[in-house]
Amino acid sequence: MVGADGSGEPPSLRPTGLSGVGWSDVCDVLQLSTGPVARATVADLRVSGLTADSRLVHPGDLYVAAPGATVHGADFTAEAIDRGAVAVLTDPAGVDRALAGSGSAPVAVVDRPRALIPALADRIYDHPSRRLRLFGITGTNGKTTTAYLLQAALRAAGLRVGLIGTIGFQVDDRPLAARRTTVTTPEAAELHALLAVMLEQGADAVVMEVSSHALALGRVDGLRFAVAAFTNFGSDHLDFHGDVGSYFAAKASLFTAERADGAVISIDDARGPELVDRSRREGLDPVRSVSLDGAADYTVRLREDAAGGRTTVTAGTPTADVRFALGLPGEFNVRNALTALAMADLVGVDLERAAAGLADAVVPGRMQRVDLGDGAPTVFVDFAHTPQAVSAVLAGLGGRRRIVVLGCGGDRDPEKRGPMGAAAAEAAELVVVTDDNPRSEDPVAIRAQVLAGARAEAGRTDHAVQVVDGGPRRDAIATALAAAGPGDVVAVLGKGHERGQEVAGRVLPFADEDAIREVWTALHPSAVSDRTATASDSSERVHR
Ligand SMILES: CC(=O)N[C@H]1[C@@H](OP(=O)(O)OP(=O)(O)OC[C@H]2O[C@@H](n3ccc(=O)[nH]c3=O)[C@H](O)[C@@H]2O)O[C@H](CO)[C@@H](O)[C@@H]1O[C@H](C)C(=O)N[C@@H](C)C(=O)N[C@H](CCC(=O)O)C(=O)O
Ligand SMILES: Nc1ncnc2c1ncn2[C@@H]1O[C@H](COP(=O)(O)OP(=O)(O)OP(=O)(O)O)[C@@H](O)[C@H]1O
Ligand SMILES: N[C@H](CCC[C@H](N)C(=O)O)C(=O)O
Repeated sequence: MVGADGSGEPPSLRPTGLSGVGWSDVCDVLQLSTGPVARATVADLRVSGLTADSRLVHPGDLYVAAPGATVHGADFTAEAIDRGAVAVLTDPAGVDRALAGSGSAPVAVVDRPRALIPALADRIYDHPSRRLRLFGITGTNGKTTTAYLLQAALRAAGLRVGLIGTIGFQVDDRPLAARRTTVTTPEAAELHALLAVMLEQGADAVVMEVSSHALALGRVDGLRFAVAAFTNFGSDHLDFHGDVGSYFAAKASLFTAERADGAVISIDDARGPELVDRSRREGLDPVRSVSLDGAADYTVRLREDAAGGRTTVTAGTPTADVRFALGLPGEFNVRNALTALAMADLVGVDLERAAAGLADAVVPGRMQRVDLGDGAPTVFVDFAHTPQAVSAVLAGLGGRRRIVVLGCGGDRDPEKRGPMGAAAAEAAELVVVTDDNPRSEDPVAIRAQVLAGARAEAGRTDHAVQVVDGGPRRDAIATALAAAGPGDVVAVLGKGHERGQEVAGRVLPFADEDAIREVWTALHPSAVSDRTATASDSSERVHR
């Protein structure tokens, strides 16, 4: 199938084995008698899917023409019909425009069409969420990592596991082809279709990242999670939520007895204990706590660090101690692993088997080592894009000298820019400020905000810090690598797994890992040719 953008990938994933529902079923969910349906030739009408995005319509769909923050979906009715939509659902404000574009398709009108999408999708796709064990993970940082760890644990315990999150969709290790947006948690219509696809592919469980946007915009409404988990809370997304209280309230809304059968909450975060209390008041039971160093249901009794960032952990659980190995470096990843282990434990899988699965879990673009060979500095790519994440990554990184390359995304929370610069300066000896995804903003102006935070902190630290404006990303990486000697650590932060850089509405190809290798080759051509003679393909080891 050719995607809406002309690419070879499907615009969104759909189950293949379902026959859809009749119009009377749709009206049932809408609680319409078939009443306000315009031009109704509906007797034989079957609806096989739905979407609120005209660009994602499949033939046989109900197109939900709903208002958004910038435009009204009714403006795209004709496009939806051209792609094969067989019916339209809109609100009173959209009805004239929907009728103008709908041809002979029926148009139903309700006050809040978007709010009905979860119930419609559940019916049209034959209630997929009821037949899957759902695990939802929220928090400012750590959702993707914890999701990968939990997936690995559940698979080791014998389950077939779907994964939905920032990096993409997969069942077990197999990626499901779908044109991706930047969205972490898909819209409700696409999400239910995806669950139905995963069910068709044999999944027993689905591990899902649940963003605060998803909670605020109702993308996970109608789903019931076997376990909901909270990793931490930090500075992000205030551009969308407005203030810290609303941002936290969005995350906390996952922790109710209606949405989840149980919860796992990290109490190392200042907001954790508050969320534990709040969840209990909401009637959630059980609520289990995780902490690296406090009294908690899941904690670390013994931690043994080995070379290369590997760790062996003896974890205390409510029933017995469990020992596991972890390949992901960083103390925060021990916490992520403990959270994943607690989530698996809550549904009663074999804990020893689940724990064994954590050992080889890798997450693309998170604490990912880029091996440049003997004598080179230790180089990491990581997705840290909040002040807390920058601090967490740099804490305990070691090295003779720490060099950080980082910037901040445009059209995203400007409040975090200075603090991210400061977090880098607090822990590093050289901070090279650069561009992330400038999007519609002026990259020089974003860099100035990051630089101001870094320079202010550099004036306060008790160690010497050099802060430089590294310019565009490739140049900044070159500055960092040219300055790095053997024994130094270079952390390139913010873009992790991303393979493009969004500048002024265009996504240009850019991957940190590739740029690092190319720049290193240019700086040290002889070292690299020596290395290719002895190592077959280092990138294979990095990606696994
Ligand atoms: C703030 C936010 O989440 N906005 C989402 C919202 O946009 P909107 O309300 O502005 O919609 P709009 O552009 O006015 O369009 C109105 C309606 O017309 C439809 N439309 C619009 C254009 C068109 O050609 N055809 C069409 O049908 C839209 O699908 C929509 O239903 O509805 C759109 C359609 O569903 C989403 O694409 C859009 O997410 C955009 C892609 C986005 O960037 N979201 C990010 C910020 C996001 O959700 N991030 C979170 C957090 C990640 C993290 O934790 O770091 C995530 O879960 O990824
Ligand atoms: N538990 C944690 N505490 C603090 N920082 C963390 C934690 N886990 C991961 N990080 C840092 O945050 C970065 C992003 O991690 P991850 O992708 O797992 O989070 P996320 O919540 O999925 O982020 P996003 O929502 O933006 O996709 C990591 O690269 C790491 O730097
Ligand atoms: N899901 C996050 C990712 C940010 C990654 C960073 N590279 C940036 O572009 O700011 C967001 O959309 O805010």
